[in-house]
Amino acid sequence: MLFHVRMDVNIPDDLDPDVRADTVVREKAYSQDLQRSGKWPHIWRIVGEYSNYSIFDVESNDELHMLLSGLPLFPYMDIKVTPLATHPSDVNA
Ligand SMILES: O=C(O)C[C@H]1C=CC(=O)O1
Repeated sequence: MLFHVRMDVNIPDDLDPDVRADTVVREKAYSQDLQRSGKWPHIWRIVGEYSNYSIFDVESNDELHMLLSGLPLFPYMDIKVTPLATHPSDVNA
């Protein structure tokens, strides 16, 4: 199942700088592990924003929720999920 996910990151200004740095490092490792596994095949930065557009390829809504809620930055994110279906005009489908 494919999902389009928008993540907007809003880290509080008063978060301890060491906690912030550690969380961002852990976020990168978590994200890259999922990318290598094939569960998170695409990620793009949204120009001018601390946000990304991503594609997830998972087995279920529950799996996606588990993966997203495990993001180290999850407490500081607004996340919008859009389920994707095959377009009838897609020449690659
Ligand atoms: O920077 C972001 O967009 C937030 C998050 C998603 C992957 C990652 O490494 O950080």
